[in-house]
Amino acid sequence: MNGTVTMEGVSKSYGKRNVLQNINLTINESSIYGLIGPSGAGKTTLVKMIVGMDQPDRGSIYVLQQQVPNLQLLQKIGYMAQSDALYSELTGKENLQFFASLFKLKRDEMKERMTYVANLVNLTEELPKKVSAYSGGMKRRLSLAIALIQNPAILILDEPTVGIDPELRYSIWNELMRLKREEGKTIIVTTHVMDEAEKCDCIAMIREGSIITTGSPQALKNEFAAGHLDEVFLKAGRI
Ligand SMILES: Nc1ncnc2c1ncn2[C@@H]1O[C@H](COP(=O)(O)OP(=O)(O)OP(=O)(O)O)[C@@H](O)[C@H]1O
Repeated sequence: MNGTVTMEGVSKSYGKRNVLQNINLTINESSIYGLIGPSGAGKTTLVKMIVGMDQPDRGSIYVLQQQVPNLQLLQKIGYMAQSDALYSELTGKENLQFFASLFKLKRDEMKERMTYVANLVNLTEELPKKVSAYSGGMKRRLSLAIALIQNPAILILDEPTVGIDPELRYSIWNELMRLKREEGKTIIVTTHVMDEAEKCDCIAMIREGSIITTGSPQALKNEFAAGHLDEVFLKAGRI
């Protein structure tokens, strides 16, 4: 069992609906792994199971060689959900402080991390404001800052750049690539934006709860003789 995250034969149903079917994947350390697929494909369900928020009906999940769920893993995983889980009556700073306090950070480290994450998402000026006064994009940025607060080894981001303007999206992606390269982070991103998929080291294309193909963007384009990942998705889905 190699890899930072491994899924073996994972299936999940809600009632009669099979949401994930026999998912097998290995996500390597210090890489950006994209889960790509249309709305309803099962991406959120998949990442929630890696975080330990939901359990598979069948199969096993390992994170850092430990079987999920495991409370000790929570310190090592930063999770940004699709819908923002923020306290709207608190300020941005108070939200950051609250989430930071859930982790074992020393006082100086907490301060340092708060400055770093706020700066990263370009929210430093807005931190004294109540979250109820934030725009949708600002809430996404604060959620991303919170996912990074405890300096986790693994970062799981569910549609991180929805509602974020192109300039900030660009700088967030640059930072994700730096975190991988210089700090060895493992980053898992869900998206349906193919331009973002292009930036991943490896992607899994998911359709109706199954992985239809995996590989690096370039290898997939070669394999399917496709100019663009959209075309790969269409061709892989026909097999
Ligand atoms: N708790 C739940 N109870 C019942 N059905 C669920 C639940 N969570 C997800 N589903 C269903 O599972 C399927 C996959 O949902 P999921 O949110 O994982 O997809 P997704 O690929 O993340 O889509 P999106 O990009 O729109 O978020 C959908 O049909 C959804 O309605």
